[in-house]
Amino acid sequence: MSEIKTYEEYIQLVEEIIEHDKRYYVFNNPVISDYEYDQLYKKLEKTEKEHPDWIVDYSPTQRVGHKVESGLAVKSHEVRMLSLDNTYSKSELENFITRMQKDSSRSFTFVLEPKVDGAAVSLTYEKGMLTEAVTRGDGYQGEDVLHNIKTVKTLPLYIEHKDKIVVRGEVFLSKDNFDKINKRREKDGMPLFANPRNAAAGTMKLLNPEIASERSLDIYIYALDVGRVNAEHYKDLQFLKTIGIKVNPMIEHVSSQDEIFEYINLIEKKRQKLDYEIDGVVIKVNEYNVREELGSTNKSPRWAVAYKYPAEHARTKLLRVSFQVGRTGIVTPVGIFEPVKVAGSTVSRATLHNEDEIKRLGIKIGDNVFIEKSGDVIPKVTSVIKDERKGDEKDIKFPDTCPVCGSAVLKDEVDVYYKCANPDCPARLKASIVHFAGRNAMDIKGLGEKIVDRFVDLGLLDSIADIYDLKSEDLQELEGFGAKSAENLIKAIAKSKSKPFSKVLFGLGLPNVGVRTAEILAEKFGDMDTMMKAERKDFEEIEDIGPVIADGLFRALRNAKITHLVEKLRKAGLNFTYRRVRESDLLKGNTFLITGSLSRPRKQFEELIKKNGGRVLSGVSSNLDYLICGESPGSKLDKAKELDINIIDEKEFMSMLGE
Ligand SMILES: NC(=O)c1ccc[n+]([C@@H]2O[C@H](COP(=O)([O-])OP(=O)(O)OC[C@H]3O[C@@H](n4cnc5c(N)ncnc54)[C@H](O)[C@@H]3O)[C@@H](O)[C@H]2O)c1
Ligand SMILES: [Zn+2]
Repeated sequence: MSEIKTYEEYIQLVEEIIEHDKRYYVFNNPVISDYEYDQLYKKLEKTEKEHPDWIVDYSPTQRVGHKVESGLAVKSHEVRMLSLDNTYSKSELENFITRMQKDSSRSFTFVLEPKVDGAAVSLTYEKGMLTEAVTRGDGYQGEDVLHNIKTVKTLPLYIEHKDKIVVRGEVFLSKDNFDKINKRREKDGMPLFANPRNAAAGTMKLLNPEIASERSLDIYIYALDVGRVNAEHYKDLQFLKTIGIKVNPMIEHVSSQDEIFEYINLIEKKRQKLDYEIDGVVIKVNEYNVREELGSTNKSPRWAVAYKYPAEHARTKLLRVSFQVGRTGIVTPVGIFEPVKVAGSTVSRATLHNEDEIKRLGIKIGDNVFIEKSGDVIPKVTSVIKDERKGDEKDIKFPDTCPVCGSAVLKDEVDVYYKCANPDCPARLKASIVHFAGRNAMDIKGLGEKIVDRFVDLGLLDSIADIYDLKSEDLQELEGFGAKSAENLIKAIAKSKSKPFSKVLFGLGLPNVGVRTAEILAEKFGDMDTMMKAERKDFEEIEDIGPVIADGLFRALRNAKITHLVEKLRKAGLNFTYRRVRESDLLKGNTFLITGSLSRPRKQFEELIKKNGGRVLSGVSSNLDYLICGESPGSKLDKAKELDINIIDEKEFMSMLGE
């Protein structure tokens, strides 16, 4: 899209950006790069400046983030959580700083902070206890993610500071962890996270804290919003450190523009060596009274700005294309390039997605191309250097036959995909067994890709259910398989039988059913039989499941292959019923007491507390951490109020358990 000339074009741009916002903030699955997004956004800002009378109140410039839609409990922010103005240009940054200086009546200093690429969260400590963790959401209200935040090992659940404080920080994943998560997702045939930020945001919003715990989220706190102890931001950060809260060690306090630019250059050099991803530097006014004077817009403070580092490009050559067959039989073209260094790592492979993408790029084998990689984002081909062609470049042709089983490859007209026509293609079987045994599903240690390959080729596994018929004696006869490793594998397989229904459901590999959807489905239907008997509309009613996904699920559950598989797995003793009660350490170290009537007998809640590591006290005392308050509470409530004990309702309590 070029220059915006009409109101219609303006509205179109607004809607385009809203669509990207939704993909980014709600589904954590953007389709364009941040750079491309920021260019569209700048165009919108420019248009609105030229035509202020056009501005609609739902324009992305008028609000932060996106409305909360995840199914987690919603909580309000005491201090609004804003976004940041950003720029990729040093001269624009200079202008921004000059404007701040002009608009304030006092002189001021700057705090410089790495812009860690993760997701923002607001944390509340009361009487030293971590009591709330809420995502940014739309700035006014966010999602309650305390259950996952409690898995962050570097975050104290308790501090030696009894006044209430609200701090804000960035939850992130290390580069290593991000890579691991995506490698696993690739193996499981799940869509990859585009960047560490989307992965961190997605992880924070999971219902089940076990997965978050496995992914090892980390956090840096960068603001003290309530309960300030100094008149300056930098001093407050130092204070937070003294009470055990993790603040980024690279944050600096400076007073001149030169120092700002030095810092930007310095951090750019350090960037690749850091074990987490950053996408820029945040420049903030240090003195709170100057911040107040400068104020903020609907969307971002006027006293802070982010300078963003541009994505890195590199030139390379497409050597050949290999075709991979996944769990659903879809044949995916993967470009093999001359190895090239970009954004700190060597790139030699990048997915070309599908035929449409190949057409869009006009790419041929032998072409010189530019690939883009911004930090840990999956590399992608951005353009083809067509005027360097010599004439011997070759068109990319999808194979007529499956590279694995030799069956015909057919084009699916609806989905622009090529698929191996053989429903029993060993590539599909192998990929689905690997998925089933994967970490997020049945987590069978020792049943990885290599072993599955071998077992399928040897005829030991003909279907997922055959896993449960494997015998130690059969395995011991295999080359390189000692008695010990055979025993271990058999044990791991037996152990997997106790995995909850949602994991089994995810393992089945139903179309579009990721970890999260599996949890939602398990909870909603309660057991497999009810789900298999459900109507199309029952699926459509579920939030996050559109009519297309609903239809796919409905049909898959009537597929004889799936019903047979479920029968066999049921015989093997797998779980096909949802159990609400989970056992965990989530409440460890916390004490509770109940007053008033709750939705279920008090006994059940007391059991829940104990099962999850908490303790039930016999009366209100200063040792009490939480009073769970139901309908028509007794005198305990008054006493708890007197002692300033945390009073929560049933819903808040359940959300502590990740429900
Ligand atoms: N690719 C897409 O489709 C798409 C869609 C929407 C948004 N986006 C990206 O997201 C951006 C907008 O997101 P945003 O509103 O979160 O803004 P932002 O990411 O540009 O800046 C604000 C955020 O920076 C983070 N941050 C990290 N370190 C910080 C620090 N030291 N101090 C303060 N904040 C710090 C916080 O999470 C804060 O919420 C866009 O500019 C674009 O790059 C991309
Ligand atoms: Zn095949």
